[in-house]
Amino acid sequence: MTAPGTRAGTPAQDSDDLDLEEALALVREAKDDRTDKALEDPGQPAERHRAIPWPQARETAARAARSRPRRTPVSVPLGDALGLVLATPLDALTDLPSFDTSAMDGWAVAGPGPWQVRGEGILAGHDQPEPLTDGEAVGIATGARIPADTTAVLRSEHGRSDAQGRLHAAWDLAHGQDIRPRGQECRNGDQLLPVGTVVTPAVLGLAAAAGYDTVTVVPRPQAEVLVLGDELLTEGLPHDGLIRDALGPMLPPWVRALGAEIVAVRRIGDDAKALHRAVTGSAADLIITTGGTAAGPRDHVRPTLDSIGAELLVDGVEVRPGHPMLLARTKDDQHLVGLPGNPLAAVSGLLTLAEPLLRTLAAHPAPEPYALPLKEAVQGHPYDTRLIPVVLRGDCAVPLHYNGPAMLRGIAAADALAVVPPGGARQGAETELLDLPWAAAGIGVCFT
Ligand SMILES: Nc1nc2c(c(=O)[nH]1)N[C@H]1C(S)=C(S)[C@@H](COP(=O)(O)OP(=O)(O)OC[C@H]3O[C@@H](n4cnc5c(N)ncnc54)[C@H](O)[C@@H]3O)O[C@H]1N2
Ligand code: MOO
Repeated sequence: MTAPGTRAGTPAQDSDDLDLEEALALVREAKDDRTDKALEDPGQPAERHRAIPWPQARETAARAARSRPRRTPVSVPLGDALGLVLATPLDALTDLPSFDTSAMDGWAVAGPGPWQVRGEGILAGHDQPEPLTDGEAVGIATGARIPADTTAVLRSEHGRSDAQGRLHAAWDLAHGQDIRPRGQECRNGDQLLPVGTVVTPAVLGLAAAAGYDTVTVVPRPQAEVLVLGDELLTEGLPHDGLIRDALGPMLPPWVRALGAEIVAVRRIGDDAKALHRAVTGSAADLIITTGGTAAGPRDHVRPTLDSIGAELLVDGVEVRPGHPMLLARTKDDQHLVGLPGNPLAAVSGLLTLAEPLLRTLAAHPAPEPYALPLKEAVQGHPYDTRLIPVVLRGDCAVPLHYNGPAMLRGIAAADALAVVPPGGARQGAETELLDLPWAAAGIGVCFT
């Protein structure tokens, strides 16, 4: 799965490989942090002090979604329900099967053979056939209704006709053989699936079989993406200090894969007033901003949240990349996740804050945590968690290069992100993994 040139698991060799630069940056930052912490430097950005550990940030995001007013369940056509969660139990609206059914192509027979075969056979979808009399057989298709007084179905490959046209069985038939009796799978009113079940393709099939045209589900959360930055181009090559917007194309499908509907993607530039208007005018459950989270002259996200009286729930996270990420409650029923502008830092923010929030809003169960041994050691940050793109090979996670905050080359080839705890992880260490939504399910499955 590794793209050519990504060099999973090979040691850094080229001068253009920035892992070394990254590592040095981590050491430098760690030293600075230690100094700052020891001296309680009043000049240190306050954000560092407010940053919370990565696991706590994820829990805070999930809790934030739980504490908002309950979202009213909605009834949606089956075709729109994939990936949503049942808000009422799926109770059978009919017996299944709803009539005694032939499980095989062959003959419905009554009593012991040989049998006299009735002229016209019975096909699936036909009305109730005439009852059989003892010693009589009738041709029958798989799925067709069983005539009254049938004792068994004889498969076509097990019957033969004699010179008089009578039907014989190759061996004894058990009573009821190859008949699916009405209600074998469920009776009308039986609970088939409980509240909280995720609607999969199989659930859609079951719901249809059980008589449903619509299902009652937790509504899909609505998200709006605001892309900040005057330096961003939407087409062509970078030029004159301008760069291509990588997040505008990346975030909407990723957010959809996390179970939300994207109601708008707006390009705001570095315009504080436009950001204010966009945030106050949005009715989405979740606003996601990109860029502008740091403390630069054009970083408008925190000042804007301040000006509208939003409550900052997460104000920096002890994670690399992505530490300036934030989560705010903008209204009773609305949150805002501020993703850093560096593209891999934005992915980190998406998975740290937006994923648990959207998952909880959608009532999706938390994925079972899982871990694999690392194929190679990963240098850690002394205090912060690191998220490192990896490919999964056999029973190992192979760390990828090009994992700097501004780079997407590693994540674009990755199957998962490894959660490297503060201090790092040695070769072979069992390391928690965050799956990427398309790695397991396939791109067509998750982006419907
Ligand atoms: N003095 C400090 N400066 C910075 C700190 C810090 O602690 N002190 N943190 C750095 C870290 S870490 C990050 S991450 C970034 C976060 O920056 P912002 O969220 O304010 O984002 P911007 O400044 O707008 O952009 C950062 C970087 O990313 C590029 N960018 C932005 N949007 C996009 C996009 N849609 N597609 C592609 N690239 C994008 C932007 O051009 C910048 O290069 O702050 C550091 N600074
Ligand atoms: O290190 Mo920043 O949070 O990721 O670019």
